[in-house]
Amino acid sequence: MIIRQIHVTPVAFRDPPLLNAAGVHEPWALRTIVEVVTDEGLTGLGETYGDLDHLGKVRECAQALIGLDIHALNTMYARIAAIVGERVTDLHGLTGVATKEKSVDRVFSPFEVACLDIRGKAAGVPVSDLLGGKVRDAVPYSAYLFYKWAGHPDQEPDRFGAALDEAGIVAQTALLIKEYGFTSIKLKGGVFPPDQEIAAIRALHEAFPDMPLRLDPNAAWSVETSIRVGRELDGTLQYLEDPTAGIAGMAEVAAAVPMPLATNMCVVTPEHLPPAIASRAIGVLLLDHHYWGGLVRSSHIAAMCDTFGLALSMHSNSHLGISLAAMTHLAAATPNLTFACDTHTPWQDGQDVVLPGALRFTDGAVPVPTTSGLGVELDRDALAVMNEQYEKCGIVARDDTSYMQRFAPTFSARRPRW
Ligand SMILES: O=C([O-])C(=O)C[C@H](O)[C@@H](O)C(=O)[O-]
Ligand SMILES: [Mg+2]
Repeated sequence: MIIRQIHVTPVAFRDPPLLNAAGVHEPWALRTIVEVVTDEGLTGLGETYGDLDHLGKVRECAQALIGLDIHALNTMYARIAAIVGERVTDLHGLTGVATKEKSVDRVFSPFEVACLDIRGKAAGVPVSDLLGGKVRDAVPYSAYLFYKWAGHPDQEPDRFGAALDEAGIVAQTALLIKEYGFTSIKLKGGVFPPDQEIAAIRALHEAFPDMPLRLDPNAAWSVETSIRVGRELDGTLQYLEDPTAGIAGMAEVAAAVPMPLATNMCVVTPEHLPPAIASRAIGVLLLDHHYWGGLVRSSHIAAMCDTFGLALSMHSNSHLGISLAAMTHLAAATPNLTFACDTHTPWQDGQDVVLPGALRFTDGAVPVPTTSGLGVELDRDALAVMNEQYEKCGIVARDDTSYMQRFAPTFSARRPRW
């Protein structure tokens, strides 16, 4: 099965003004859709970030993979590593530091996912079977709450409305649970002073007493603040995610707070695992196949977490249905997935590049597709529309901070902030 063509298409879709420690989401979120086509006419799909530097590397690497067998993933990885060269950084910094290896893993990921999609189609089995077989029929996701403005400043309010205090956050949760049936909740913090976010967690605990809760301020707090908040939230959180920056800081906090710490910021590439495990900095790793080198490499990391007693959940960024399908297959075939995964799906609000029907939420979980490959099919009309949106939207890299500073010129994304 020889790769004959690879199509790389950047897309943009509408994104609400979601607040985080880096600033606020711009009106358009970017992704890149990768289609790998074989000599036998099979097509596989992958999805990755849309930032221009990354897109450039994906395009360059696509050229270098023509003629390769889709099973030759080690050769594919080596070719990509030779091209990526330097590390590619994000402007928002919400997924930790960039390293050379992480940059290679990020570029490799959509090609690997597309090759697994093809292998599944050729063998007539779902991708979860290629990852060891599913151990659950549906993958639970959490309600991912964000403080948000009612709408983008120059636009009409969106249907989610404002969420700038406890009442707004509780109302947002009720809406997401009503529409998706979620059974656990994550609040994106690092937006308001910690006492306000403590109040929001308490309000959620009171309104939804049976729901596991998590809070993620994306390292907006100092070690001291993290310890104070962690202690004040004793008994309310399933885990506290990235309260502070770096493995050393997280280890100090972990030793002093009652709940486990989770991360998608201080452990983001294999070389971070040994020091984090040795210093007991984290109890939960949030896997993300988009920067852990695709699905098979993520499975290996999951096995390592099992060996070293780390619990597992999954991180997400704004994404479309190809990513949701890939995450669902990986989570389905990961026996030690401990907690419901994150997803931004509700915020994409029905926009997608895949045809409807393959993925749905039932009681907060996505039933694992049982058809061959990823189980999703590209909607070519939607792809064309979203590519046109990309061309017109004027955004080439996610920059939550500059967008926030247009409306709040003194805003600083400096961390720790509190
Ligand atoms: O868990 C996380 O850190 C994230 O989900 C990172 C994302 O970029 C999130 O902060 C967002 O969408 O603003
Ligand atoms: Mg996080």
